[in-house]
Amino acid sequence: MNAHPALAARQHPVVHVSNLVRSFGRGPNILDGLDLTIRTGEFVALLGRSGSGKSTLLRTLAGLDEAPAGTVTVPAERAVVFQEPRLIPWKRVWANVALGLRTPDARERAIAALSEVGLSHRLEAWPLTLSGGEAQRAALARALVREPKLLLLDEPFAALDALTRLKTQGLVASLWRAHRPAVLLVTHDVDEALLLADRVLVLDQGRIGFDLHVNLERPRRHAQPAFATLRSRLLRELGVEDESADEPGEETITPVRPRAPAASGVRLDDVVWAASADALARS
Ligand SMILES: Nc1ncnc2c1ncn2[C@@H]1O[C@H](COP(=O)(O)OP(=O)(O)OP(=O)(O)O)[C@@H](O)[C@H]1O
Repeated sequence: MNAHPALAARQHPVVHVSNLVRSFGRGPNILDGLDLTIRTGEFVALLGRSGSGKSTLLRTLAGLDEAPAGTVTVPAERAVVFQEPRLIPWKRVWANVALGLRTPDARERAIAALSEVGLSHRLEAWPLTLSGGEAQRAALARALVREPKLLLLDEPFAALDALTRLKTQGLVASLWRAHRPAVLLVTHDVDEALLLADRVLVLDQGRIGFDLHVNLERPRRHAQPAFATLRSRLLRELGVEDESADEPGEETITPVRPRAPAASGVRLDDVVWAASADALARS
């Protein structure tokens, strides 16, 4: 008997990178024989020390950077959201989202995407009149409208204030649940990675040095002991002491192996909102 089509689709690799090597000029290899597979619909977070090559990898997958050596297979339908929204200031918000769409219904598609991110009331606004959070939601709409199979997020929450960051994380989680692109999220935030992703990778010395399947119950909360254990484990991988945590118990650490994403019933936006409640209660 064949596997359920949805399950089979999710097991299919949407990104396949083999032996990727990247250096700049005569400098050392930033990416040095990197291998990576991301499956359809999988939400993957990428951590690593500053300068470890996270953005270089993301830019390579986005097609914004050449890959001098190695094999990179990515879908044509991919979109990137950066830390800053990168909206064109002389085009209205809807026109920014519709930019590059070649179909006659481009405006309608842009309006629908803006509605999904809660910006129906700002369609005709100029980008410079948007708040930081609104502008980043417009950037998400611009990515979403392309119906990407791969969504590349390069620290998309980093420039937002704490509360807007939590809300925007919740939005990304619900968009992911609704559209199911594969996601690669570059972040410095271990908690964000553990709240959102089903796999957390650590980039180290040009390769994926650590690959953690996050098998925490949902909704996830910072206060969960297992959450703290995984946080400590990741911080150790990153070479950072976690002074807030007790010594982790090895029994709750997941074996590090690539695998398919969690079942489709998972409500990641609930996860993030639970986290928001945690964070607000602590603030
Ligand atoms: N265009 C470039 N020319 C020269 N060096 C570059 C270029 N782009 C990146 N680098 C270098 O490659 C290394 C990796 O940079 P990258 O931005 O990928 O790291 P990162 O892990 O994303 O860092 P951060 O977390 O600080 O954003 C750094 O040493 C950086 O200076």
